[in-house]
Amino acid sequence: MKIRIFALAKELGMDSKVLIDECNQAGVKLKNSALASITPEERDIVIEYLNKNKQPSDSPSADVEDQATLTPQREQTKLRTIKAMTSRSQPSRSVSQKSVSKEKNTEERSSQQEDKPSVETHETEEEPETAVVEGASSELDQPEDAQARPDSIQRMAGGRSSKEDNGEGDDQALSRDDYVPAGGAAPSSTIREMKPRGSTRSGKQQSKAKSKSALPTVAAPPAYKQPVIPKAKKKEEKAQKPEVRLTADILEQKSPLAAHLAQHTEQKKRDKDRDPQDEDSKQRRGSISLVEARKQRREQRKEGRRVFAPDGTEQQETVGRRPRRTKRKQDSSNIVHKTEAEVELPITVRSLSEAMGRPAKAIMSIMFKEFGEMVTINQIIEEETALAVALELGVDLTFKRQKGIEETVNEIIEQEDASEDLITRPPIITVLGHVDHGKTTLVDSLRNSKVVEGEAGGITQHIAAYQVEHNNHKLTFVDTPGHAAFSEMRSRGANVTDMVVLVVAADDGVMPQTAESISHVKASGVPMVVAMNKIDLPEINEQKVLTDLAAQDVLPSEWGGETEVVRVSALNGTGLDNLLETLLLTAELHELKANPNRPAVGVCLEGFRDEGRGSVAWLIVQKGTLRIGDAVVCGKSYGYIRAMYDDRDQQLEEAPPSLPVKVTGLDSVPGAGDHFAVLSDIEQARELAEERRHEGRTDTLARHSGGPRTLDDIMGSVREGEIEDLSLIIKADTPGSLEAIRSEISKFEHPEVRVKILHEGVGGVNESDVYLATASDAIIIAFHVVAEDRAKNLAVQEGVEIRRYSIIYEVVDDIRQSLEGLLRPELVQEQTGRALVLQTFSISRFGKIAGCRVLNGTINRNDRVHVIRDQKILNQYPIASLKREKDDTKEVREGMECGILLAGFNDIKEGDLLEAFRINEVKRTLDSTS
Ligand SMILES: Nc1nc2c(ncn2[C@@H]2O[C@H](COP(=O)(O)OP(=O)(O)OP(=O)(O)O)[C@@H](O)[C@H]2O)c(=O)[nH]1
Repeated sequence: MKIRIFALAKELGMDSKVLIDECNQAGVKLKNSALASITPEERDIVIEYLNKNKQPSDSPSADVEDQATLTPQREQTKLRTIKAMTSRSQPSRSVSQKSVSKEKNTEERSSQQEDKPSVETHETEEEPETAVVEGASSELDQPEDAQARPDSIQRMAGGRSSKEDNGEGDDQALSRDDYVPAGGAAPSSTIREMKPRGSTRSGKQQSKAKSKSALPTVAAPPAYKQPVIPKAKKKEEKAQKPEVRLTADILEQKSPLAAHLAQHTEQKKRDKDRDPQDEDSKQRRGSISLVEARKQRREQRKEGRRVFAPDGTEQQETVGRRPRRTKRKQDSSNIVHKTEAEVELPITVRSLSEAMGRPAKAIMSIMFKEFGEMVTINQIIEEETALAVALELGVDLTFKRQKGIEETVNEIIEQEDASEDLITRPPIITVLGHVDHGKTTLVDSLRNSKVVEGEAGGITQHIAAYQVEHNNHKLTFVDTPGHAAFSEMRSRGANVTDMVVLVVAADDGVMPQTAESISHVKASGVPMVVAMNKIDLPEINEQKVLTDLAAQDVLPSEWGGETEVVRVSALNGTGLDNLLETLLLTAELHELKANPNRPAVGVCLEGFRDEGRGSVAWLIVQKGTLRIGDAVVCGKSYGYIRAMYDDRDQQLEEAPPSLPVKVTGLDSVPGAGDHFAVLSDIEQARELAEERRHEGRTDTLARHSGGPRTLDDIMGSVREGEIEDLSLIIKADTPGSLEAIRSEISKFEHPEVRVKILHEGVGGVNESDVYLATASDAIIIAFHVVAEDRAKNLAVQEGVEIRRYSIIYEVVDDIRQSLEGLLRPELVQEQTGRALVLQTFSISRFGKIAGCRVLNGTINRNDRVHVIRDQKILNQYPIASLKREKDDTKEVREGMECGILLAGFNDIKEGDLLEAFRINEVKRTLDSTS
């Protein structure tokens, strides 16, 4: 029966592999497998071999030597733990750790074993369980204890004989711990003591137990390396990869940073390659004194500094000192001294300097000397100041203003059309007159509609417009709530009216409002036709009406005047055709034309909010054609024209010139008198409307352009020659006062100026007077009367001056002064000095300079000069530059020499005579006619 090697190994307490080796050495050839089997005979041979070779000797050291020869040195040869062990606790780490040398240890141990063998046996029996655990642990953790082997071999060798001798049975089995590998005990330093947790055994006890061990001395085991168990890594979050995107510039090192880095690296390289002297000095720097360091620096400076050209190449700077920040010298060769310049608003010292080609310093110096103002180069200066400075420097300065949308729109509105584009358009007629004289009834009769019945209280509440047709000609009528509204519209520049129908009730004659209306019409300068209404009434007085009209300086044509008076009955429709005919004739006479083929412009007559349609505006087209979908700005409103209706609420697609239409689509309700214009871009319209809203303006054109409102203004504005008429509205307490004032004023006669009385009346100053004054740039004279509150407020609002007087001579004096102020001052030339040109110098940048001697008087910088050659005056020129030696001067006196540069004249010659003069303005009086 075959015996398996593993069974035999188990029986012998050996490792199967060890047993196989032993078998092979004993001459029993086996496969290197624990499953190999041998015969019982072979087993006996092996056991005999083992017994023979493992015969216990008296000398432990001899045992060790034998053992070393018996088995080759092997690592990690394991022996299985077999039941109870006799000396399993003997291997002591503490002892082995302390071991100095293998032999020494084994000697000690063997001597101890010899001394106290019984104690050891006794102790191991006391702790059988612990020993098993220890053995099991050691099997798992590490190779067999080095000291276990001698014991097991001893027992194995003693095999059966020891059993027989001691009388102990097979239960005294060997343990794995008893095995010592062939190489001997493992180095103590690498063996870890294994003990259960909470073990109460102290190291002392262990060493004590060890000292009692009777183990034989064995050869030192081969070096054993404790296997390093890699520590379980803490679970960390995966590191984020930074997102780095390299641009093409970076890759190509084109970026400024890359360039800088490249330069820096290059410089570093150079520094490295620098001559060793530098390095020495660097090393020495720490130790040298400050004085020495300064000396070195100076020397280095003398030698020259290393500088880098923009391309990165090194250059040797020849200048010893670090260049100081010097003031940038202007390249004077580029400066052109102009005599005429244009500067954009707002003006700064810099922009003025650049525009005139003069140094900013010169401007600042003039500002300081002339105005006592210290200004900086970027400071904004006023137009007047700039003009004064320019005058001082001999420059004719003009201002360039930037165009805003407002100006662009105004240009569109005011744009004149070519005569060939113009076609005849219907006249726009405004109906004026005293209350209840029948204006609305007349318009109503003309358009055959009963508008009158719908009015609240029978009084016209708002402006509305209608178009009527007569003999294939269209006429547009605008019904106004009165002449004040008419003037108000006019004062806002919304003068849409081509002619006026003045309604005078034949039974009533000219009433105060009729007179006011006449004044307004006269002031507006539009033609007027009188409709003598209510001729159907029995108690009418036509002659009285004509007389009243004549008294108002409205002379009827039947009395040889220019005003047509047409008799009508608005109620019955009598004379209406005649009236329409007269109006058409008048329109024809005035050739009313417009270009329909252009973006529409016109005026808003009225605006209101309709519940269904939103904001609705009554617009009247003056030029062009308004179409649905047009982008419109109207005052502060804007929008696309969504729908269009005529006066009968009929939808329209387009509105030609003079057609009044109701439109929808504007974002808000525009005001009466607001101009509208069609723009190509709704954004432009929106921008302009919002700009107006922001600035609180309605429409620049809607406001009057700002003529003089006060007598002082008139006097101030005289020099510009804008006004030649002094418009007055005179209100007095009595007709006598009016008469007296009129008589005094009429005495002022002058071919250049005159007094124009727009309106005169008895009573306080009312709103109508203010509107008239606003529309006509007139002054209101209130003699012994006051202004109504509303009129006073309106006057303040509109900037109209109401002058109150109680003495008639004061009125006359003020009017005289104002008239004299209107007279343009007389310009008188005053000769200041004469200079002879001795020599001329041509300087390319400036021109020809005349070197002169002043013969008499003085030559001033601001003078103009007559150039006289061969006793003939060539022309007159302003002085561009006046110098004494090399310095600019304001004045050169008789006998002195100077350099004169004339603006606009470069042909000065030696021998020319320069006659300097200044122009003085002499105020004129009404008595002077020159
Ligand atoms: N007999 C007669 N009465 C007329 C005539 N025209 C108007 N009336 C009447 O005069 C009154 C006033 O007429 P309106 O047309 O309202 O007068 P208005 O000038 O428009 O008045 P306001 O709107 O307040 O400015 C009405 O009662 C009309 O009927 C006319 O030709 N003959």
